[in-house]
Amino acid sequence: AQPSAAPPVSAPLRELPWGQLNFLHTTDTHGWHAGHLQEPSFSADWGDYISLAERLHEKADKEGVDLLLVDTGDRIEGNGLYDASIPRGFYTLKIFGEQDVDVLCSGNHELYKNTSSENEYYETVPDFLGNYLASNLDIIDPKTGQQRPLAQRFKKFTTKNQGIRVLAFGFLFNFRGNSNNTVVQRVQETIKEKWFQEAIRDREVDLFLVVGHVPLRTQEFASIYKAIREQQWDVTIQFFGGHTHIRDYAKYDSKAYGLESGRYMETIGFMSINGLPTGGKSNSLSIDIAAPRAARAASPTFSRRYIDNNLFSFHQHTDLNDTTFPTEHGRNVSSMIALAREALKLDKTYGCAPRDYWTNRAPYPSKNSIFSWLQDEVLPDMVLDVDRADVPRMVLTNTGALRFDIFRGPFTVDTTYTVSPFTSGFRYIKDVPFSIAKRLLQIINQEVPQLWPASQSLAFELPVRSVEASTHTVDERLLFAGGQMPLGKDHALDHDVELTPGYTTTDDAGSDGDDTIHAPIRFYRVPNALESRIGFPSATTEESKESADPVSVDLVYVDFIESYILLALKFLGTDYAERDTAVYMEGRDMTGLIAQWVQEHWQC
Ligand SMILES: Nc1ccn([C@@H]2O[C@H](COP(=O)(O)O)[C@@H](O)[C@H]2O)c(=O)n1
Repeated sequence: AQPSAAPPVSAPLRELPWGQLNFLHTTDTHGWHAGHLQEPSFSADWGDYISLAERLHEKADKEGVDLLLVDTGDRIEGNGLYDASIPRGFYTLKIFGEQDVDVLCSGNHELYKNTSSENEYYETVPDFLGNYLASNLDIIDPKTGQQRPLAQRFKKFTTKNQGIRVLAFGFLFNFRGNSNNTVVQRVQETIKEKWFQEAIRDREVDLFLVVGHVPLRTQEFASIYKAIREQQWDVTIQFFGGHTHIRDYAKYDSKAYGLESGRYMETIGFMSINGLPTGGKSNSLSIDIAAPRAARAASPTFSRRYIDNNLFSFHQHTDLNDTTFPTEHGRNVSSMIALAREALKLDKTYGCAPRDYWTNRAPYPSKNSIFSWLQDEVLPDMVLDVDRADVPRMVLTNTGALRFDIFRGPFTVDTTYTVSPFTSGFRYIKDVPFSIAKRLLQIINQEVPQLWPASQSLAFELPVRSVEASTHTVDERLLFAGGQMPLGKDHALDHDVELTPGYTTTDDAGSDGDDTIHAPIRFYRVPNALESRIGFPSATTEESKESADPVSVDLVYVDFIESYILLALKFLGTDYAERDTAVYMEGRDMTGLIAQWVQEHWQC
């Protein structure tokens, strides 16, 4: 872990359900390769994950079973370790490349900018040559101008110990927000292609492995599942998904399951399958983990675990300790991360937050909502273009622009990027009638279906993030519970200990998936967008409010949502188009505004 990371807290744990074939899964790590320095549950770093993988490989080899590592994309954008370097990703690409990942694919974030998809093409794909899969993703080669697959479309391999023949694909959901140097083919089209149709007819396969930056319960995965099942009704299929930042486990049929392993290096997913045929080895060293061999061939069994990313969990799952757990390689990568964080001055403090501000753990609006803070304090203080200073303005931003919580205490360079990693600037349309402008937010948040045909839905690009509505209310006493607690199997099962708050996931296999037994946390949904009204004439009474409304306003918005703003304006019967828009506050972006606001308002 990083030197300044919060030490992990002991907690009752569920064991890893080892099988014949085992997987470790990361997804949507978004540059959090240093781990969460302020959160004990997630404070392990990528170096610790390397040690974990190496220790579990040792165990797998000893027992003659297999272990594969999978990553399903969105490795970038969302943390100073990635976003603060020039060029972006200067350190994280190398840090990520230290892990021995068997199958990986791209997420949508790798494709927002030409530079980031070129990083994939020139660095990550070669680093993981043969393992990086791009089943429905092409790039325009910067040198030749030719469109070509970002990486190979699929791969076939045989596992080392068990001899399981695996055929793997790597997909991205039907993403449309990519820059102009990549081409994402709709999954439903890709599966009609000759290469795919031939691949799924291969009879020499024991397991289809579909990794994707795709949520588990989507048309994309449903189409791939159906296409494979049409050709092979009983071959086992294992999906690994991502994008929605949740822990999830889906059953498609008795031989097809999917796992999604959260976000931001909070979760290492563990998945195991027993009862797979081992066609790649005639006299395979088949370990009978759970069932007699004959029965295994007929019906595989599946298990999953969501490991909290901290050293307490890692030590327990490897039966090792502080001294025996870390490998030399793991330690070296932790040092690489520490040096990178130092070079980037990520711990430099801009100010100190007086309390916690939550993205989804407080209702919006409320005093603990990060969105209320942005709307009521930051934007009104900061959004002003000197050339338009006297004009009242309405500022709209997508809530997705703010990515993570602020914890009470030091607000650092790193925090700036965990909260607001994007480089989007502001644009505006001048002198929009207030009668029109005031209706926009409602339209964007209600997603009027006629306005957003399926392919253009905001829900697609601006999903409700990271939220699985919970019916539980968190016990406030437990919110900051820390310190040691008694540990033991009996305690764990009886819940006879004070539990730390954390993920309490319910999925298709029930509610015993999390490795750490936690007290539940309540998550709240937030709207797609919010609005600040700034420089409006002040009204003294309720009655005078309406007459004080301005006739027209400058309609200011973060540039990421321009196309939605223009669509919504069309829906309202206007004919505003791109030609009517212009830059507002040249050279400024949300990240910079937040950093400046914190420096000016939150002294330590
Ligand atoms: N320049 C950008 C890019 C993305 N966003 C927000 O992020 C969302 C996508 O992130 P996922 O981790 O969910 O893939 C996107 O829907 C936007 O909300 C942004 O604000 N600016």
